[in-house]
Amino acid sequence: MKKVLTIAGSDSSGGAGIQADLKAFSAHGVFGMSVITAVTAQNTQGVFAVQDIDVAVIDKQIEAIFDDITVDAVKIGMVSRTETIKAIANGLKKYNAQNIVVDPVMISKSGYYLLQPEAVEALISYLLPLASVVTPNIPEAEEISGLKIHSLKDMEEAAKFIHQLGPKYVLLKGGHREDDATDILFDGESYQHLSTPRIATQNTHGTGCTLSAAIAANLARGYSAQEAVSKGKEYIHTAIEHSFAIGKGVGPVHHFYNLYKGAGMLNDE
Ligand SMILES: Nc1ncnc2c1ncn2[C@@H]1O[C@H](COP(=O)(O)OP(=O)(O)OP(=O)(O)O)[C@@H](O)[C@H]1O
Ligand SMILES: Cc1ncc(CO)c(N)n1
Repeated sequence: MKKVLTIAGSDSSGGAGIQADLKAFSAHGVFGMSVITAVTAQNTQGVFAVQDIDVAVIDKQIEAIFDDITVDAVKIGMVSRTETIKAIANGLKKYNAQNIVVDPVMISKSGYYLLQPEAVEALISYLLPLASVVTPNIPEAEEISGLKIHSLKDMEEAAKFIHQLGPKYVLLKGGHREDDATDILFDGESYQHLSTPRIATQNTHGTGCTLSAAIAANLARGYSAQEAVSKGKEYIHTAIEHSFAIGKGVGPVHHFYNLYKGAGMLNDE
């Protein structure tokens, strides 16, 4: 079985972060492992507190995994602060980790800073060069590139800018625009538009985490970056189609729709 690591923050409500990643890994038939960078107290309505994990403990989690187990792909999500970013970059370089997907998580849907503003530079200089695929949403791409994004053409320009910062592929996600959910994949030469109709739902908690975890799982399974991304896009689309309301706010996507469909359970939730 392929083994995939998520390096990310914990979401107590289970819709995003480490919890989303492990669910996506299971649904892809890969073995999920985790390095927890921060613990958040959050739910469908917002983020209420964050406790960063000591850098020494982050180092030890990375060491414990890589000293013992072969890691086929790594997904990086919430990294919180500069020291954490440096520890992750050093650890991944030390063990020559491959198939790294960086989701440059910055601000939660509810507006909470999951990456300290002063750590954006460190994310750019330490993590982007290690990435096989980086998956910014529109506000993150604007922050990284300094460009304003309105149109698909603007997305292409920003993807091109981000590509020269070092990642092999840039997947700029269009979830924050208004029409179809169009993401743009740039490999340094050509742009591929991946488009699905927009689903009318407010339950999109953890969409970005889920997509990047699915891409990492697909890379571990041996798919090319292009295939890993287009399969990931199909996965997130169906997971949003089957998303559901828990709590009073933005509900989570559904990772196990295939299993439930097979068992005739989708309507019993
Ligand atoms: N309502 C929707 N219908 C269909 N696809 C969507 C919808 N919202 C987002 N997507 C898709 O979901 C994926 C994640 O995109 P999005 O831009 O929402 O990520 P994100 O903002 O990083 O998510 P998060 O808030 O979890 O950080 C993309 O492929 C995007 O096109
Ligand atoms: C822990 C965590 N990571 C990522 C996100 C994505 O927005 C979130 N809400 N929480």
